[in-house]
Amino acid sequence: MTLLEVSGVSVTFDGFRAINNLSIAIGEPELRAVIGPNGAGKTTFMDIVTGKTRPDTGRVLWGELSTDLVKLSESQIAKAGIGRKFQKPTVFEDQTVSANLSMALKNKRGPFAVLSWKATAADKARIVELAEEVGLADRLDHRAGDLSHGQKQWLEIGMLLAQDPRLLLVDEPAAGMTPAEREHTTDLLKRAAQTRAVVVIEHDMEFIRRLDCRVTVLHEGSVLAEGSLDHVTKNQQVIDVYLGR
Ligand SMILES: Nc1ncnc2c1ncn2[C@@H]1O[C@H](COP(=O)(O)OP(=O)(O)OP(=O)(O)O)[C@@H](O)[C@H]1O
Repeated sequence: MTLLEVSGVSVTFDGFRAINNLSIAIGEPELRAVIGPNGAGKTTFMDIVTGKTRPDTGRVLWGELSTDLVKLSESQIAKAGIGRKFQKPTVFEDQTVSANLSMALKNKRGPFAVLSWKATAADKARIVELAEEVGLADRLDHRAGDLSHGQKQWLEIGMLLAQDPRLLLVDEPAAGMTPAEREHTTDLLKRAAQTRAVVVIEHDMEFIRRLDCRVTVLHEGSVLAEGSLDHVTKNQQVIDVYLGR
């Protein structure tokens, strides 16, 4: 099933067309990588999906009812089931891993639940499950601030998963990670994408190869090529504008 359908979207910043008649469809479940040269519009694409940037034209259709996200606020879009992981981890450094995950579960219930919230046995089990899912089961009582850069990224992914998004947008997860952390991160994203849509922006080709998924190449705000990594890396235009540089 198509979960997200970006259709004919354009955005102009001060006369510069950053996104140019862009159309992309993402299935559920699906893992998709988005690559392309600097300034191709990758981040702006995510900004449009999350409602941070409003397109000048085009539609962003979501879910069974084909709701146009362009008409919703950022918080309505988040509530509809779209989670976003930015490049820098934003975990609560002074809190434990467990407390961070617990706060993310609370958030899911909305502002009133936060006031009266007590961790039920089910919540505690869910926290352990999330920690296992992202590979931090043996770090539950550690301060988040004491984690490695990669571990903080996993914690934040765990916090996003706590909110059960149908679509998870992830911006350059491999940046600053060790090779072992990268490997763990690809495994984690592949697992997360078994039951939901996950879209990953990344420059690291080795990382993309490990993701082993459909790849969309953006260039000048449009889709230049799409398909398997082998397919798009053979495309002469892709080589000219991105790989060959
Ligand atoms: N708020 C803004 N105001 C003006 N120009 C912008 C704004 N946001 C993005 N741009 C421009 O739009 C183009 C696309 O930017 P975007 O950040 O989406 O590219 P990208 O593919 O994510 O690049 P990178 O790989 O460097 O992160 C760039 O030329 C950028 O300078």
